Amino acid sequence: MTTDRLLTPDRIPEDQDAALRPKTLAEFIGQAAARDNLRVFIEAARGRSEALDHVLLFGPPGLGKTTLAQIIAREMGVGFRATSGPVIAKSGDLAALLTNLEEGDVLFIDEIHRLNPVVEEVLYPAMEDRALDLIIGEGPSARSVRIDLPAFTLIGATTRQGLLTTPLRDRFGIPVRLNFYTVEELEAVVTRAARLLGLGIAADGATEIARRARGTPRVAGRLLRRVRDFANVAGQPMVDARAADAALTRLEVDRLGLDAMDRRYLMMIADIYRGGPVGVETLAAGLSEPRDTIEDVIEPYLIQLGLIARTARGRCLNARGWKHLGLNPPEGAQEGLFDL
Ligand SMILES: Nc1ncnc2c1ncn2[C@@H]1O[C@H](COP(=O)(O)OP(=O)(O)OP(=O)(O)O)[C@@H](O)[C@H]1O
Repeated sequence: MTTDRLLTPDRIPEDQDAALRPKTLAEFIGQAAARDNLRVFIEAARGRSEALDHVLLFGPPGLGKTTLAQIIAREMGVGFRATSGPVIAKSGDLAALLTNLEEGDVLFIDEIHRLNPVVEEVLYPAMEDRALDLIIGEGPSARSVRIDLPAFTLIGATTRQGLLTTPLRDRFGIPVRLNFYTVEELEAVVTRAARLLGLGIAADGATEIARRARGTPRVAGRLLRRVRDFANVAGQPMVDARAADAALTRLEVDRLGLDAMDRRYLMMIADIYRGGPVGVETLAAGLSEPRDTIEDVIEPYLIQLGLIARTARGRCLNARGWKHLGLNPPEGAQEGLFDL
């Protein structure tokens, strides 16, 4: 296991621990605005005995989009089917999924921005009119047949709302943005997960993990598991701040929650491009990482911390970014936006 892998919000099998997933809106920690709005929309739809309007969940990976989609289905008291954009290769695959839905069901499409455009066309009438337009036959004898679908709720998930085509985005009645979690919210996530894992954790231990979890519950859960490994092997019954700090330092997760890849990214802008601006493609090539990983995984958190800025001319290191690297910013380096 590398440290890069430890902090990536990409899903790995141990994250799928169903026991840890909150099952109701009340159990879901943080995202208060999203939660409160969803509670109203769910109650209203249930009151009218209708399917919930289509929901688009967007935000960086690991913030609980899949978890929230499952909760919505459960709170609506309907079935849940999950798939993802790249998996639906042909319109026929989507047609099969849609025709197998029961009245009111939730169809969850993760990475919905990666749908093939031909498949996406099939989705429009399905979302708008709850109908499928199928072409039967070929050439001059081809004809279109319309099949009615049960009332269903499509829940799409994507890392950035802007990745969707406008016609698709416009068909979601309920857009929900998920934001990075605060340290207090992540403390609650860590404490809850520790309780479910049967691990003793002191309040300062939970704070230490929360502070270094990149605002992301999935990362918090993963750090907690690794800290638990160190505590188990050391025979410590209780994880406190010292134990958490020692474990996370060994894993090269620094006090802001940055890992080796984040530091390489910052160092590249500082060292080679004298603080920027530098284009994302250049950084992606230099780091041998796909551009998507840079934009969806690495940068959002560094921007949130005020270490870098995304400008029209490229990425720049803020004064705070220089400081975090232990370097002096050159004259005129951008000021960060947030106080740490
Ligand atoms: N708001 C939350 N409150 C409590 N626990 C949470 C919350 N969000 C996520 N978790 C916990 O974090 C774990 C990892 O999150 P998970 O990987 O399920 O996120 P996700 O829903 O797949 O994220 P996304 O779909 O946004 O990438 C979950 O199993 C759950 O235990």
